[in-house]
Amino acid sequence: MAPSPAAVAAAMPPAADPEREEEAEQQQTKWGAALEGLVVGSYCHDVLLRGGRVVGETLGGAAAFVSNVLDAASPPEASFAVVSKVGPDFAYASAPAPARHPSLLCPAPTTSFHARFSDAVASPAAHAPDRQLRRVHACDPIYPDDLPERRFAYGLAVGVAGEVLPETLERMIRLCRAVLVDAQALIRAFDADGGGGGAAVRHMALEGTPYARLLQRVAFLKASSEEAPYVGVETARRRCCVIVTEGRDGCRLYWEGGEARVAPFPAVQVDPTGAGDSYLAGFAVGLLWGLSATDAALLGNFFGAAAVSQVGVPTFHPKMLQAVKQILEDKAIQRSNPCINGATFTFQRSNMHDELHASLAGAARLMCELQTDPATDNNGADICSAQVPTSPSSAC
Ligand SMILES: Nc1ncnc2c1ncn2[C@@H]1O[C@H](COP(=O)(O)OP(=O)(O)OP(=O)(O)O)[C@@H](O)[C@H]1O
Ligand SMILES: O[C@H]1[C@H](O)[C@@H](O)[C@H](O)[C@@H](O)[C@H]1O
Repeated sequence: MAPSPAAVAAAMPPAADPEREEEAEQQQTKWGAALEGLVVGSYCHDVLLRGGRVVGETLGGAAAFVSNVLDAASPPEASFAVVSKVGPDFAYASAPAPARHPSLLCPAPTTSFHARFSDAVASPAAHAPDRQLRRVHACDPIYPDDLPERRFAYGLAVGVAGEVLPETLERMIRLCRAVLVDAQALIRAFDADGGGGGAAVRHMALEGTPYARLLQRVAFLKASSEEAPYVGVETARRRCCVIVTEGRDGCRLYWEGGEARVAPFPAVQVDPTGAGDSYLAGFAVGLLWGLSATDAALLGNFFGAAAVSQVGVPTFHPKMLQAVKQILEDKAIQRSNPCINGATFTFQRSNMHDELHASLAGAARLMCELQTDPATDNNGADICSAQVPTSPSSAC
């Protein structure tokens, strides 16, 4: 797929100041051809509650969901390192993602969240807030010195509890050719209160945070539709490409001079936790396979749908993964010169976008079938909503 000149967007991240330009040039050679990524954000404990009752206890943290997707679907030549912090109480050290990508151990307890799902019938609005979050423990922040002293092709800033400090994000930007950021790492505030235990999670305006000045050196900023008003899409899109995820409605991309809507995939939702994290990792995977941003967003939607189909960090069926990889092998493009390691990104959809959606929809159907296959143990009911789950045949 050779993008038309009109389809090739401006250099990302923009090298606005000469110092940055010079630095980028010096570093270009050091990045080399290796496709190594850097994931920064801590694993955590998630406790899911409904009607005052614990309905699930799982491994959480965007880094866990992200690692899971990157491990599953990155091209063979790509690898990544994770910088995460947990305490001595961490209960999931032997789960696949933390086992492959261990954390730094701190004396403080592991970050933990209580997610309180409404007992009411789920809202018909696709992007209504689905849960009240409280941060019960916070592990130590991740400091710039915690990051490895080498260059990376790309970085993912995926904090959940304010652990990615502004100076840490700045260091990521220096180390990584392209940085993708989850807005939740930047705009969460934690209001301690006497009752209920822990601190209620709320959002603050990105513009008022020390992260705002770094945006022009970020390649992609992802926000959920709930977070988008705090990000200020119209301002942010002038600095980087902004992606807004819209739950079961898919997502939209906004860049300076253009925007695109990307259609979702069907899913039988059992737990919405980690949809956004898995989306961002799927999107990065799409870029790694050489897709344009709008085409890569299809992979984001695909893995977002996969995440909501299971409780906690999902297990992908090998047949489904094989189908996805085959599609990417067939469709993906300039693997010898992937966009994520180059200086520019193509934003617009390619002429094979619809075909790619159709092929991935086939893999999504396979996922639904495998999920409801009595031979697999993934056929759970929706533990986080009183809504009767959509039947697999009608949802998929
Ligand atoms: N019910 C669903 N059906 C299909 N796809 C979904 C569904 N929910 C989420 N997705 C996919 O996952 C993406 C991210 O979901 P969402 O917008 O809910 O993120 P989020 O609110 O950040 O999630 P979380 O905070 O739970 O990780 C969506 O853009 C969509 O592609
Ligand atoms: O495990 C989850 C997940 O990473 C979500 O994206 C985040 O919003 C929650 O805070 C966390 O508990």
